[in-house]
Amino acid sequence: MPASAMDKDWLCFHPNPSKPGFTLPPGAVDAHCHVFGPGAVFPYAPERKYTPCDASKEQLFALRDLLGFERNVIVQATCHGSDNRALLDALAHSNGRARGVASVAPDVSEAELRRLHEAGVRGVRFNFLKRLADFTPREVLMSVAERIAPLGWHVVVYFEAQDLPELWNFFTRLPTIVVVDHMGRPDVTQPVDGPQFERFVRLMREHPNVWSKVSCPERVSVSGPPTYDDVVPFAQRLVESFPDRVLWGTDWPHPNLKTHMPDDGTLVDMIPRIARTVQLQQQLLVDNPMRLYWA
Ligand SMILES: O=C(O)/C=C(\CC(=O)C(=O)O)C(=O)O
Repeated sequence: MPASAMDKDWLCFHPNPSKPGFTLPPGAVDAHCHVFGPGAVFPYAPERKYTPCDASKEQLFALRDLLGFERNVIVQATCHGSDNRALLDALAHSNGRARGVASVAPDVSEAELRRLHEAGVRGVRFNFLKRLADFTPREVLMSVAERIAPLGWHVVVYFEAQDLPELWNFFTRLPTIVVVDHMGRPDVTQPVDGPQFERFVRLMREHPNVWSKVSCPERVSVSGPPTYDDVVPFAQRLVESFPDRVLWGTDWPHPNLKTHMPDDGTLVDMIPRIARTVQLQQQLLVDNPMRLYWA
């Protein structure tokens, strides 16, 4: 198989997303998106679990402008492993309008961390989904976290709700801000005040350094597009309980979706349903991401 032949069942991002009806506040940040390749320039990692369609920085920046965002936070995806070249290239061409969350090898040098910082990286991502990443011992991850803490960086964690009990002690020992991807992937067929989501809310309540992205209705929903109604109460609860610790992102180009590909304009139109006041929208889209990534 050629290095960058995309998976046979891969769904590519929406070719023609709609312009949202909701007008984003000035300075809004898409705080979770990716770039993929292009594979011919930035080859995918040999250890990857999937091969996506290419999704370039130019396409990401065009989407940013169409939707009305001013800035992006580009998150390293597992298909590039700890080779951050595609991410750094996107940051370098963003005119200061993008920051990054990288993946780093456990033995990353101080000089490399410094270089990443200067390029606009402000965090590292630890991925706990078995379908996406091989197991790394917790003490190895902890030592990475201890090394990035003095830079003022944070740790982004991606896991599924059923794994939180086992990860709890690790997460609560991390010495940085901890940003959880996609609300900790709740099972939205369970009640929003049921034990599973209650555990996640308790994590945030008891640990003021834990933040959450209220992102990815298209991945979490069972009721499905275009309105993803079943996800709304979960996102609403986090936004209203922790208004200064939530972030929102498109998750473009939506890797590994199997049932459908969302229209990114429709995703933006969900924002006023989950952040129901102008003040909450300002915090979610502007104040919180600016404090975390551009301070
Ligand atoms: O884009 C996301 O946030 C979610 C992903 C991909 C991912 O995290 C990765 O490849 O690193 C997923 O659930 O497959």
